[in-house]
Amino acid sequence: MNTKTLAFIGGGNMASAMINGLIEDGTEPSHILVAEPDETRREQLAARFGVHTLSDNSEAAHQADVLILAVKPQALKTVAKGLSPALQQHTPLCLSIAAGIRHASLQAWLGQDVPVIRVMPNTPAMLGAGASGLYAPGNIDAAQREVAEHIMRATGIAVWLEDESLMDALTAVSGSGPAYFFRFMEAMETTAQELGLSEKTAHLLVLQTALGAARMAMESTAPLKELRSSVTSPGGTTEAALKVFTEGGLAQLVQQALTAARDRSIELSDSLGGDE
Ligand SMILES: NC(=O)C1=CN([C@@H]2O[C@H](COP(=O)(O)OP(=O)(O)OC[C@H]3O[C@@H](n4cnc5c(N)ncnc54)[C@H](OP(=O)(O)O)[C@@H]3O)[C@@H](O)[C@H]2O)C=CC1
Ligand SMILES: O=C(O)[C@@H]1CCC=N1
Repeated sequence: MNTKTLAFIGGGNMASAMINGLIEDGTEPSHILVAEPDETRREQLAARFGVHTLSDNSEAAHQADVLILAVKPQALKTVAKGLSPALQQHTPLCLSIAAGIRHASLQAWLGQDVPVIRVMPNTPAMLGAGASGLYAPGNIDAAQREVAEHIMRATGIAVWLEDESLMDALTAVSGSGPAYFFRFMEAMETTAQELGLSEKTAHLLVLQTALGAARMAMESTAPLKELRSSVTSPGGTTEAALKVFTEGGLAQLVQQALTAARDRSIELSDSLGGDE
């Protein structure tokens, strides 16, 4: 259980997912602050989670042991530079969850003496089923790493990357990944209805099948290929479907899609980074 005061800067989708996961894991809502400019959103967050909300980012920083930067990458430079004076007076550990914003940029914007760790979570964090990547440079000590890892492990699994450039790949795989599975499930659901199943039945069957397949993959030591093979009877129905995927270039399409996400992360770094 987390006992530090965590302050989120930005109370949007990913912050809400993390807050939900942290509270489910036992973090007291009184240990969570959210700085968010939109009043309606502040009211929603307070009502849903019982967390303290405020509109002043610097005030949140003053009260924080750990500050989690959860605004869009496009807003981060202004937000980070705005926080910098407050961080010179009181210096919490800062975690940035923004896609593509490099550590050197964060360090320059927040202040050279501020401890900063990059984290890439994903939305299943809300259920404690998240997958997070973390990157910290050499000036971050073991105790600070432990704090960051402890927070992220409260929302799921956490892996450290030694090479910051791999954050772009990790973002493409697990950060964005839930959306790919939702898209695939959407397509299955639509087709199931076209093939005559009711909306409700199609939805239920697709979701339960996705859950069952993911659980089998998690709980089995067999490689994915073997699990696939165990469903695929020679000359049967699965083989007929998989043949269509192969002939349609599924593997290449997945490769292109993940590479596009990785490249977009690099583009964000190049276009939104910079040290001024
Ligand atoms: N969504 C996801 O699955 C994931 C997102 N991320 C990263 O998380 C970050 C947030 O993404 P997401 O939650 O999807 O985006 P959202 O737009 O849902 O959340 C961002 C929040 O920040 C608020 N905000 C805007 N300006 C400020 C400011 N000056 N000070 C404080 N808060 C501000 C926004 O308010 P308003 O709407 O009023 O502008 C909004 O509520 C991004 O950097 C993204 O790369 C990382 C992993 C996964
Ligand atoms: O789409 C995005 O840019 C963010 C980062 C990973 C998931 N959502």
